[in-house]
Amino acid sequence: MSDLLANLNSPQLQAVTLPPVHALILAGAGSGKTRVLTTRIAWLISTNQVGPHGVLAVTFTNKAAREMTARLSSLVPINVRGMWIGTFHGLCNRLLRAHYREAGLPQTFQILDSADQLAMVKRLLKNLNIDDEKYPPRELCHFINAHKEQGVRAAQAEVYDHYTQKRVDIYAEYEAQCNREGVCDFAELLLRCFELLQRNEPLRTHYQQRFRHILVDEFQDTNKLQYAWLQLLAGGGAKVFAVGDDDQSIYRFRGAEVGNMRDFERDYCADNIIRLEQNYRSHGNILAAANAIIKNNRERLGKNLWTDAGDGEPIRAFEAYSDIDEARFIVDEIRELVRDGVPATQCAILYRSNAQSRVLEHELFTKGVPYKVYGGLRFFERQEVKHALAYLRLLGNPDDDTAFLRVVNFPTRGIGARSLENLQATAHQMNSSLYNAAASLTGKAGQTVGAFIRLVETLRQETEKLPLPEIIEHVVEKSGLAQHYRLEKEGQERLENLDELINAAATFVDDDGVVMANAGEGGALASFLAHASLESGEHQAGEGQEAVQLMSVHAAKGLEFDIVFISGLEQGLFPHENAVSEGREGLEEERRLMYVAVTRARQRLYLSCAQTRMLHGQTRYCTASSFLDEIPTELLLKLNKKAAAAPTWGGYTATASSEPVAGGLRVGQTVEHAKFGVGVIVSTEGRGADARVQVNFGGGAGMKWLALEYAKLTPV
Ligand SMILES: Nc1ncnc2c1ncn2[C@@H]1O[C@H](COP(=O)(O)OP(=O)(O)OP(=O)(O)O)[C@@H](O)[C@H]1O
Ligand SMILES: [Mg+2]
Repeated sequence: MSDLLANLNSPQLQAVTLPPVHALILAGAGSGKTRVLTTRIAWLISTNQVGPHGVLAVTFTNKAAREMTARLSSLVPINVRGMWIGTFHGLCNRLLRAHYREAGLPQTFQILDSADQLAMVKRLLKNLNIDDEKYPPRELCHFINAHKEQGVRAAQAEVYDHYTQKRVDIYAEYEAQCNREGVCDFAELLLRCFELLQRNEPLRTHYQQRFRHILVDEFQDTNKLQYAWLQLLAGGGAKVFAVGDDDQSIYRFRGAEVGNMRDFERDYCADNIIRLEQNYRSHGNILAAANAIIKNNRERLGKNLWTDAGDGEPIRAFEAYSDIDEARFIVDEIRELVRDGVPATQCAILYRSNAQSRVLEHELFTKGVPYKVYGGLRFFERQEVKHALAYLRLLGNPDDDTAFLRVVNFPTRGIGARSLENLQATAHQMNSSLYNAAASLTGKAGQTVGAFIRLVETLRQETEKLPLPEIIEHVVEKSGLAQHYRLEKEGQERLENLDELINAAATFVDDDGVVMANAGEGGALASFLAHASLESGEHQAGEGQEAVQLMSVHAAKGLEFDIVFISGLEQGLFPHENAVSEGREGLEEERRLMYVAVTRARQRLYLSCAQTRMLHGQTRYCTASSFLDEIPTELLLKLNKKAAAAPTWGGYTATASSEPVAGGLRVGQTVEHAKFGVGVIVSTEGRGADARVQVNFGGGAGMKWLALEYAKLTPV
């Protein structure tokens, strides 16, 4: 026990060993909040104040939940599997699975991810003959989710004009459709769980009595519904231990309310507010940069962070010519670090927007550096994996229209768009699922769709008694998916991913620690599918391998790495233009995000930006982020200060940093083109006959991508 409490400073010790009371730990990044929370669970259990059964802990990501569970099992000799530690979504999913009937859901209910949700909204608009330009589907998804996150159903939504009325009508249709199909979107998991507990007294009492201690990490980012959910569960006298940092509140756009911290003090009469001020994570220069950035925000509860770790290294800043050049720089640095003995897993590349990962991934892949992407296009979101999952979903629940439409004609079975439109109209009239409506189709459509239905029925019968991995293998083969990708020119990787899906199923263990692979029952499939929807990429190929970590700044919250690269520090990207257009509040949120990013680093921090960037199919010309100016220059080491003739930008001067592509040309080189005149190469792509260069010809011709083979550039 004394071991457990060793290495805690005095406010940390105080927090960990508080008697059973409500408490709020308000403290800055890296001050040990998560450590305190985990240690408190261990302390409560090892002093017999509560059993593992009586603890509910909410973390922010699945990765964090796993880390917490691992840490806990090293602290106390208990079986941590089966403990209720997870994200809000994960915990609600678990509760709904256990009580699906009471929640009005089919046993095998599926989870719609955001892409599925968007597809469903589009489909609804079409069925209802609503103009999707007037009612953009993405906005509708946002509208629906925002309402759910406030705990508001369509029937209770406030209507103040005709336009809103229409949107609320669509929301209502969407709810009805989800119920018909037996599917839940992410926000629904929470809302439905909340309503279930609210409505069902015996169930509520059961959980209220069960959970004696509720602990919440990253409390600053809870939204109104999550707050209410916690309050409901704590209603039977449980003690709530919340930890958070107002400076790291980065989910305002999803309805998170920092005000929850103030409400908490009021609602729980929490007299125990403990502040932690010593930072144990980062070296002094990194912390000084973080403090310098965040102090520009006005709306703060105010905290001071200090460290006794020493200044450490300066912060490295690099300005690249292009996104490709930036990626090359980052990957070269990482290769050198790894050569020097830094574990690849201790190197993280962070970006503001998931779209940035493509170029980075490409460079890592080309140079043979193993990497792992968290968030963004996750393993389970890849096309081929989603196709396979859709077949599996149909086995469990034929009414799942989203899954139906995904694979009814994939691989192609000669089912045309017209037939599907007919089918959708019929289903709409009959108020039934597409699967059920298929029986009433006639003619050719009836035949082709009928064959598909028979295929699904056969698959269901054939796999009924099989263990999970074999179900998947069978479905991948017999559905024609495998053959389809075998014939595809670049199908190899997709086939590998399908194999990986089977592997994932073979090693799949559910929340209660049951190895599901051999449980030949419908439950195994359903819980595997739920896992696939909630999982954020941890099962990518190469599990357990040393790999560079790639993720958005949002996904990095709560994590730490020895070496951190923050890429794309450009005006409009980070701070993001959408947020900036909202005025000061938007900018302050971006600044908190920057604060989160900077404080992930333990020893070394790299900040980089590019002069040009391809984003969403367009080349953007960028200026350096204003956040760079907020860092005192004495903390910075500018890595490309020395060069002479290259263009300057935001106080930086660039050098030619990369290897020649072809014909001895390299980034930074001045060249002449017969038509466009003299320019500077800003980035390159491809090799040999495919090599392309991007040249800045200045005011006249501007920026141009040229194929080297044809463009005939002469070095000058
Ligand atoms: N008293 C301590 N002595 C030594 N190391 C500590 C101490 N407290 C925390 N640490 C270490 O400092 C690092 C940061 O701790 P932790 O992740 O708990 O901080 P946090 O406040 O949760 O940060 P964030 O705000 O980023 O979530 C961890 O590596 C942790 O093990
Ligand atoms: Mg933390």
